[in-house]
Amino acid sequence: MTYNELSNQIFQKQSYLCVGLDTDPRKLPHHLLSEPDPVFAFNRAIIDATANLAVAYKPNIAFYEAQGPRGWESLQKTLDYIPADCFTIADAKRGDIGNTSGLYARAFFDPTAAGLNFDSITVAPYMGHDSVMPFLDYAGKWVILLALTSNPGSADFQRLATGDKEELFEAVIKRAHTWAGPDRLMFVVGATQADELSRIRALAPDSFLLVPGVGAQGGSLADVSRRGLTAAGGLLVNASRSILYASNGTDFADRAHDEAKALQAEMAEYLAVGNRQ
Ligand SMILES: O=c1ccn([C@@H]2O[C@H](COP(=O)(O)O)[C@@H](O)[C@H]2O)c(=O)[nH]1
Repeated sequence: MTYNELSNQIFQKQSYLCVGLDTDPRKLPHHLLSEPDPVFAFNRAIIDATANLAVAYKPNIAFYEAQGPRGWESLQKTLDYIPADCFTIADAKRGDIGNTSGLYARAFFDPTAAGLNFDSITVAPYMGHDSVMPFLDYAGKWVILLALTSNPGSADFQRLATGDKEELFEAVIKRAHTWAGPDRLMFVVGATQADELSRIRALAPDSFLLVPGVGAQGGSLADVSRRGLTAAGGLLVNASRSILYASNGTDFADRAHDEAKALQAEMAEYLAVGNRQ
């Protein structure tokens, strides 16, 4: 999906919601456990309930890897089920020396070589340009680089001073701009870091930002939207647990719909105002 196609989806659906498919088999509603593939049955119901409200889906790969070969099968079926008008994110946080990154890229971007066919992957920037470029070698695919993450430990390294009034996450954003433009590169910024969004927008005015951390982690959609929205939309705000596990009964998909609808309705208001600090 291109930059303009993603932006158009946001304005058509009046939403910049990304539904995180962090599907934990231990949290599935009991009645799904007799399904041949309970994880896929759950994801299919969540996708059916939210597809008109979301512009992106983000399976967190850990939840599937932890299930062994069955997990990869559930992931493949889920990816195939996501509607074509939705952007797909492999939240895998990969990155290694070049030849290894090349194989990670193949695993997530190249269905002709037994890989999956995601639109994008999250990548850790710590190993530098040669760990990131192999992902960018895949035309039309996106890299989403960790910049300022939502967790408390983000301060340990990401906020270290790297220059006069510059912190490491800012150096990452500046350097990454020399690798690819906003049409191929996004940044992860936690919703819990909304105070820093104005600074980040100054460095990356046109980039899409993937913003996890509303819902279960307590980030504010209002603050993120006020500081992060751009004329193209420019945000993908992720919620996982607050949508997936809104209920663990037979009504789980309806409750997931309600949670997603509440976020989408709020997003539509912010898009209408179009405000940005
Ligand atoms: O900084 C980051 C980067 C990634 N994540 C991931 O997003 C979801 C958030 O899940 P919630 O249940 O909505 O809290 C999850 O997959 C994380 O691994 C993040 O939270 N923060």
